[in-house]
Amino acid sequence: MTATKPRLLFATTNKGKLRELRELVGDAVEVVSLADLPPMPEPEEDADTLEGNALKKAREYAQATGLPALADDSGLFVDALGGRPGVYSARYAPGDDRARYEKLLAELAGVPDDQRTASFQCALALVKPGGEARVEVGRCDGRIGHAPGGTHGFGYDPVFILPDKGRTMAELTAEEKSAISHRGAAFRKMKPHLLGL
Ligand SMILES: O=c1nc[nH]c2c1ncn2[C@H]1C[C@H](O)[C@@H](COP(=O)(O)OP(=O)(O)OP(=O)(O)O)O1
Ligand SMILES: [Mg+2]
Repeated sequence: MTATKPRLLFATTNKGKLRELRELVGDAVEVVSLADLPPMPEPEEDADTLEGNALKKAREYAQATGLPALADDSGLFVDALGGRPGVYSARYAPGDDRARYEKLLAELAGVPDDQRTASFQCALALVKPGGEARVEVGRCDGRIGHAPGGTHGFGYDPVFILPDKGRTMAELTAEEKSAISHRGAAFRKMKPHLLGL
């Protein structure tokens, strides 16, 4: 006899996030991704906080599908840029991840190492079809390098250096990244609530 696992929609269009969330949740829940469902319009991310956008995405997808939905809104906050690109990290430059981190390196040209501090931040929102909602946040501190390094991960990982490890986030294995990442930290706070679905 196998008990029915709770079904959970990972409400993200980002394949990198989806991969990391799948590994974090393990086999405790049955994961449904947007690719398994008929296409639906992407929520507009017009809140001015990660928490606001994560909640908006989770609410809209839960309402559209009738499934409990977990959404992630995250970004890179660079101190020398007053916290930019922050909530707007996905829209910092048109094109792909590489275009965005290349623009960041160009914007930081000439900024000395001790002023290149930054943090990845993540808000995870869980919304049940009835509307009950929960948000958890996580953060990871580091420094922006001068050139990209590493091939793992996604987004700004190749230019984000972990001072304690002397490596970029893209040089870590998936397991190493999740152990220290903003997403891993938020997920570990959310996990008990996923098991209770
Ligand atoms: O672990 C990370 N490692 C590197 N970069 C990261 C990470 N986490 C977020 N980021 C960057 C990627 C993107 O430029 C922005 C998230 O934008 P965000 O709107 O939350 O995600 P998205 O539009 O790619 O997918 P979706 O909204 O469907 O979940 O921050
Ligand atoms: Mg987005």
